[in-house]
Amino acid sequence: MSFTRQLSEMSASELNDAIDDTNFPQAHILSRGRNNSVCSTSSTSGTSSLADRAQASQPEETIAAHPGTPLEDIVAPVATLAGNQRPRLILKTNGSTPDSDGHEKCTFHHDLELDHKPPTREALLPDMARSYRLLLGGLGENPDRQGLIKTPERAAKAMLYFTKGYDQSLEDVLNGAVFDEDHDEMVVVKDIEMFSMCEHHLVPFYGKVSIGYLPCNKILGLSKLARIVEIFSRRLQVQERLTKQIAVAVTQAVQPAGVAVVVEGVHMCMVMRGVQKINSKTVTSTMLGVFRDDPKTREEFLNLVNSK
Ligand SMILES: Nc1nc2c(ncn2[C@@H]2O[C@H](COP(=O)(O)OP(=O)(O)OP(=O)(O)O)[C@@H](O)[C@H]2O)c(=O)[nH]1
Ligand SMILES: [Zn+2]
Repeated sequence: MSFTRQLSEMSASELNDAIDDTNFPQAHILSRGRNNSVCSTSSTSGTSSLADRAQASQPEETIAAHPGTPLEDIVAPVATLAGNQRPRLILKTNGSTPDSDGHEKCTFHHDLELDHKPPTREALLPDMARSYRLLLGGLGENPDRQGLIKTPERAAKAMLYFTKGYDQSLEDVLNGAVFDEDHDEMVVVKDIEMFSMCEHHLVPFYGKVSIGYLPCNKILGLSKLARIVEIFSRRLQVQERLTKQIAVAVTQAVQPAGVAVVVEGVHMCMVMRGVQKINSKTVTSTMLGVFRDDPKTREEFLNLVNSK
């Protein structure tokens, strides 16, 4: 199945229903990483061999191991490729169609319709600025005092920037940087900075993302992993959904044997207000394919993520 065909076959409502917050499988609790983004590749010697991984990720076992878990409604391993022992993960579709206008009901929905590209949001600036002006009034401020005259427009532009991921589609961001390559060892890009907006309080959460995948004869331009993080972090989010969306997008881009994503976030809604736990960190992970089914592969990824 070609990449373009997969995009056109995806149903946003199907994906969103299957990967919603209530159905999300248990997140793994992990130890802390570090500050700067580092790209690593790893060989399998001494840890999980190619044969081990292939054995651990037979299609039947993968499906049977997690009956009813929603991510398997979305990604599934397909038959072994010629000359490659590892089943490749793809996004599943059931042929259902999107809404008649091709979009969900809300204007900028947060689902997994990865190719969704709304009409220009610049047109929303005047309405947003008017809302911020009302907000200033609501705070008891005088929106016409000198320092605040341009604030509604500035704030509207800033909010548009914080949510610019709604304007990006996976296909545009990838820009064709998917390369045929006979490489079947783990690729990890770690400590990718992330800034997002908590959808419950409209305040930031920020942190870092580590992504690993096991290629099946296709590799992704390295910067594209960081760009995928941008698409989904620059939206109103919860950290759990952000983690899943990144994993699903990487799956869609290169149909690897597995994808692993770990996100470590600091939520300002828990720091500046509310429980005010200034040192708390939230760690979420999504493990797909061989990373979910083979403890050695998962361990190899976590060792790379946690190494200096
Ligand atoms: N699971 C999850 N929860 C989040 C995220 N960001 C914020 N929240 C939580 O959303 C919840 C909203 O709870 P409410 O009780 O409705 O709101 P609240 O009164 O402001 O809650 P407090 O933050 O406890 O003061 C809080 O528990 C937040 O910590 C996230 O990314 N994931
Ligand atoms: Zn919040």
